[in-house]
Amino acid sequence: MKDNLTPKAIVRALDEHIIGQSEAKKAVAVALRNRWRRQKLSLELRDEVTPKNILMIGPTGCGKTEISRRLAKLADAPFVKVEATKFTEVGYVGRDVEQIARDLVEEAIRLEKDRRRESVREAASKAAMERLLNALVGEGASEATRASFHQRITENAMNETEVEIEVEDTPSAPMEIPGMGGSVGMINLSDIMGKFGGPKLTRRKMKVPDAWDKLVDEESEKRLDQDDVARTALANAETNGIVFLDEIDKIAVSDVRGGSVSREGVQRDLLPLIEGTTVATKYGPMKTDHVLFIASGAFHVAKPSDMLPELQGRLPIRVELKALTEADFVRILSETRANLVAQYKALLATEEVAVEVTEGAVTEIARIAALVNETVENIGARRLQTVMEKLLEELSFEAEDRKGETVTIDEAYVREKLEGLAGNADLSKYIL
Ligand SMILES: Nc1ncnc2c1ncn2[C@@H]1O[C@H](COP(=O)(O)OP(=O)(O)OP(=O)(O)O)[C@@H](O)[C@H]1O
Repeated sequence: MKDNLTPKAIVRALDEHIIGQSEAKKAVAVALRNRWRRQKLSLELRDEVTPKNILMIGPTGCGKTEISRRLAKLADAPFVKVEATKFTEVGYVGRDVEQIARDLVEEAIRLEKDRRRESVREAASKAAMERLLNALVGEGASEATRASFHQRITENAMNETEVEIEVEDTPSAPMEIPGMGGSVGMINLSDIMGKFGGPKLTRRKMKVPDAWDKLVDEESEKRLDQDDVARTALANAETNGIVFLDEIDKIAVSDVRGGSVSREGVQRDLLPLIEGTTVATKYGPMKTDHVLFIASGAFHVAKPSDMLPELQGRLPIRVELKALTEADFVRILSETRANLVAQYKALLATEEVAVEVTEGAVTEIARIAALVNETVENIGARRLQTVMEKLLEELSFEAEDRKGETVTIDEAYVREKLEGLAGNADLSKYIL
C-alpha cells in the first residue's frame, strides 16, 4: 500500500465517486490505514493486531458496496462480495463458507497476474504475432508476405478472417472428486494434466482478433512464474484481502417457519472465518486472521443485536449510512467522476451526436428518481440508472440518423419523456 494513503487522502479519493456517507468513508479509511500501520510494527506485535471489522447499516443503493469496492481498488487489494443469504440455500453445508477465502485467493491471483502481465507484454505480443502469422501464411512464407499480413492485422483489416490455431485446451468445468465433499474436492482437470506432461493442445478455428487475444494470453501465462504468482497472491489475500458480506441482517432474524436454525448455523459457520482460521486452497493454506470483513445490511426488521453475540463482537465498528435524497441525486449526477451523465454523453459522442444536459434537466431527473423511489420502491441511487436509460432510450437507438447534431436535453425534454411514467405508480413500477 502506498505511504501517502492516509485516512484523509483515502476519504478525498472516495469523495470523487461517492456523495455523502462521510462516517462510513472515515471508518473504512481508518481500517485501511491500520493495515499499513500494522506492517510497520515489530513481528511480535504485528500478529496481535487484528482488523477491526465494520458493520455498515443503511438502505439499499446508498453506497455500501460502492465505498468498499472503491476502497479495495484504491489499495489494490483483493476484494470479494458475498451475499450472506447464499449460505441459507438448500443443499448448504457448513464448509461452503470457506469458499469465500478461496474466492479471495483467486481474486488475488487475478490481480497479481494483471500486474505482472504488463512486464511481459512486449515479449508475449511478439511471440503471439509470430504464431498468428505462422497460422495465417505458414512458416515458410517470405518476409514480405509476413510483413504485409502483419500490417493488415494491426490495421484491423483482417478482423473478419478466420484462422485455425493450435491452442491449449481450455479447462472444462472443475471436476468434483467424490467423497471429498463441498468445494474442497474441486480440482481442475487441467491442473492434473499440467502436472503430467504439459497441457493438451487442440486446433481451433476462430476470428483473427479472438485468436490474437488467446495467443497473447497463452504467451503471457508461459512467461509468468506461476509459483511466485501464487506465493505473492496468497500473501496479498492474507494481509490485504477485503470481504464484503452483504445482507447480513437477513441471517440475523429468526424465521417463524423454522429457518432460524439454518440462519443461526450460517452465523456460526462464518465466525471462525472472521475470527481467523486456515483454509485449504489450491495454492496452499490461507490464513484469514487479517482479512478485513465489511458486513452490511439494511436492518429494517432485524437489529444488529439479533446477531449472535460472538458475531456482534467481531464487527465492532458500526456505521450508519443515510438514505439518499433528491439533492444527493443532483450531486451524484453532476459531481461524481465518470457520472452517468458523462457516460451517456461519451457513448453518444462515439456516434458523433453531441449531447448537452442542462442544470434544469439534472434537477428534473433527480426529482423524478426520488419521486419514483418514494411511490414505488426505494432502490436508492440505482434508480438513477433506470431513469437515465429510459430518458435516453430513443436517442440511443436513433443515434445513427442524427450524426453531426447537437441534442440539448433540458427540463422540458425530461418532462416530455418521463413525466407521464413517473406520475403513474403502476407504469413506473414496470418501466422505471
Ligand atoms: N452515495 C452515493 N454516491 C454516488 N453513487 C452512489 C451512492 N450510493 C449508491 N450509488 C450508486 O448506486 C449503485 C448502487 O450502490 P451500492 O452497490 O453501493 O448499493 P448498496 O448500498 O451496497 O446496496 P445493497 O445492499 O442493496 O447492495 C452504484 O452504482 C453506486 O455507484
